[in-house]
Formats: sequence, structure tokens, C-alpha cells
Amino acid sequence: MTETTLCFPLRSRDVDGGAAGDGEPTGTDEVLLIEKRRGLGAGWYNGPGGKLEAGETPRECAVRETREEVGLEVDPAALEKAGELEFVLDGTEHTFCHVYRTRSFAGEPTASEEARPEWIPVGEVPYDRMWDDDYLWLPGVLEGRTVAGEFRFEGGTPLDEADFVDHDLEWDVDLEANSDDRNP
Ligand SMILES: Nc1[nH]c(=O)nc2c1ncn2[C@H]1C[C@H](O)[C@@H](COP(=O)(O)OP(=O)(O)OP(=O)(O)O)O1
Repeated sequence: MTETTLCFPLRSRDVDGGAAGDGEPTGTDEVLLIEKRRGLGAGWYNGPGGKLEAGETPRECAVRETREEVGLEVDPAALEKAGELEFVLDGTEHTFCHVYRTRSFAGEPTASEEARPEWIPVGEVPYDRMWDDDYLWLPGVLEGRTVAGEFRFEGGTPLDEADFVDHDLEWDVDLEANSDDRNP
């Protein structure tokens, strides 16, 4: 079983979305996604993230992976735990993933060998170019909800070539209370 993280940086963007020429600004949220260039899920969009290193907490991992993949400096204390997802392959737990979101970061996203970053309006997330399970949980996470889920795949390794067969989801769970991954 591999322990991993995903981090979804969010920003508000003011656009003039009001009726013709009324000048009223309306906010549109954008999420920083990456087009992953290698590893599991290469070629698909996801949040920055990856595997925990020895001795690292999930929160530390999310900060490090976001820095390494897109050069964004995320404030660990402001990372909000948004999800705990279990990916099961052929009846065996394959990956446990800690999901975070944040509005607190510094720097400009830049491409690396692992990832090409892109700010995308939350209503335009390309679910057809992501893992098959993402459309089930990511919209709620981007709206500010918390989720615990189990997603079952079948068909042998690698996980990103297996078939997504079914899932269980629980919304608005108290993740900080259940987890050993608390704010530092
Ligand atoms: N079904 C799924 N849906 C999803 O959205 N993300 C998934 C997923 N299964 C795995 N992931 C993500 C979680 C994690 O961020 C990433 C793990 O991929 P890898 O094992 O390739 O790690 P990376 O190569 O990115 O990490 P490092 O090797 O530590 O840099 O894939």
C-alpha cells in the first residue's frame, strides 16, 4: 500500500460577469491543476502530489510535492484537509491518498519535468482527461466539502490501466479529528 497526497490550490479571480455593461464584478474560483508528465496517471490532469517519503507527514508531503512539481510555496498550517481516498485494486488496498486544498501560497506556478501547471475555472475542470473517479469527489472538494471514499478498480497493475468498477463515498466527514495528520 502506498500513501500519497494531492493538493488543490485555489484562487479567486474577479471577472465582469454581470449583465451587459453593469460593471458589477463577480468572483470565479480557479484551481491549479497539473498535466502529469510521468508516473501513475501520466498524460492526465490532477492536483500536484505524490508519494510520502520516509519520516514525512502527509501535510509535509503535500507541501514538498507542490514545490517540486510546480514551484509553488504552500503554507502548511493553512492546508485544509479535504479528503481521504482509498484506491483498491483487485480487492487489495493499493493507494491511500490524503487530499488538501489551500488558498494560501506564494510564487507563480512553473512547469517541471513532472508537471505542466494550469489555472482552470472550477466549472471547467476537464474530468474527461482525469482519473475515472475524480468527477465523483473533486467537485465537492472544490466547493469546500470534506469526503472519505473507497474506489475499486479491477484488471491488474498498473492502476491507471485497470477498470474503475465501483465506489463508496461519505461527505462532510470530520477528517481532522480522525486523522493523525493535524496542523503542525
Ligand atoms: N484513482 C486516482 N485518482 C486520483 O485522482 N489520483 C490518483 C488516483 N490513484 C493515484 N492517484 C494519485 C495520487 C498521487 O498524487 C499520485 C501518485 O502517483 P505516483 O505514484 O506516480 O507518484 P508520483 O510519481 O507523482 O510521486 P513521486 O514519485 O513521489 O514524485 O497519483
